[in-house]
Amino acid sequence: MKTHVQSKDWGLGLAGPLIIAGPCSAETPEQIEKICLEMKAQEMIPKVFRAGIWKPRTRPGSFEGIGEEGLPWMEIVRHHLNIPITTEVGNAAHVELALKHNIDILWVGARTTVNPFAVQEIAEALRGTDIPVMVKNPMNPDLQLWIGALERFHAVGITKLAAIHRGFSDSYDKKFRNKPNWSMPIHLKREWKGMEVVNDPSHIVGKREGLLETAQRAINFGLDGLMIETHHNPDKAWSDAAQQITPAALKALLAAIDFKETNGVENPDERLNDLRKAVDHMDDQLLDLLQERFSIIEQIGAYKREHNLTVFQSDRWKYVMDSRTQKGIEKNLGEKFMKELLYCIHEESVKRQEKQLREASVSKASQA
Ligand SMILES: C=C(O[C@@H]1C=C(C(=O)O)C=C[C@H]1O)C(=O)O
Repeated sequence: MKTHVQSKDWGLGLAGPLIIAGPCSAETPEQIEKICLEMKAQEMIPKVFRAGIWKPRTRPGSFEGIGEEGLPWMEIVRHHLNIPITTEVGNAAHVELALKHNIDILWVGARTTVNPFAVQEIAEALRGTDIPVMVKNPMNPDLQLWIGALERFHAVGITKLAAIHRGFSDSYDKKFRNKPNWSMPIHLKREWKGMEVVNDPSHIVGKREGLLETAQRAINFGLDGLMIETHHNPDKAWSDAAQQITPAALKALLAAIDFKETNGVENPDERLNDLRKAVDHMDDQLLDLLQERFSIIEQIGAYKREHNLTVFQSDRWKYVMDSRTQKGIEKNLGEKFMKELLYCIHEESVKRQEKQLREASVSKASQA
């Protein structure tokens, strides 16, 4: 297991849910100051201040970030709020400048995470430093690519690591700017134990309405913090105006969230223990039933081999799918869940039968 350092031990005074807020882009020193003063006035000081300096935009012509000129403005944040600052880096030159201006935490954006060459270049530029790095998920829901990017930083000695779930590009989805995929951070946390995942509802939702719902879901799923774009005058923001909120709105949003205990229960009481024992028992029964089903599937496989039938039988499969899905819906199991479950079982069935056919043809060939 790869060892890494969690945010509470980054030496930046971070504890509890990682609340990161600040504008999409640094625009002017006045803008940075106004946001800081408004955060102060609202008593809404985040744990970390974010500000985009370099902005990867879909098409040229829109504001692509103020660039190097904006880095000294981060002193304004230090002066007023005295909290760590994070910005996005997309190449080695960005890294060099961010380090020169004492940025505390770097993040890698979704458009960079997709490209192993770019991630490697950034990682090489960080070799020998121990600055914390947060890696946003790639644009496409590819868990290995996300983990791979974290591994590239780990391999050059960056141990202070976290991930950010900002949703996935889906041009068919109308509800979200970037559709959330809640199983992805859970799989990431399962594969890399203790990896914190911050949620970025601003980029998931793409507008102000619905931020709370998405942020609450992230907390319910056990994510470790929130990165929310905050601007003193969101409508006038130079980038992502539709999704930014005021410090006052951020305060209200955070107050409305029901934060959960992510660390689980240290000493579960009798009630939870009994319920979990019941689940253990049922899972055993489910596994026994699955084992039995696959043993019958293999008997059908043997029959197919004797009668020269193909493994996949579309009429039978359609009947199995439709009848079980209907029954599942009646039992309140949900159509999507039923379909995914049945696809998964069917895939295993046909794999097993195909293996039987393959083995039969190998033994036939060796007898010939
Ligand atoms: C078991 C069979 O083989 C395949 C697997 C099925 C299943 O898992 O239920 C259904 C149809 C076939 O595609 C069969 O033909 O009955």
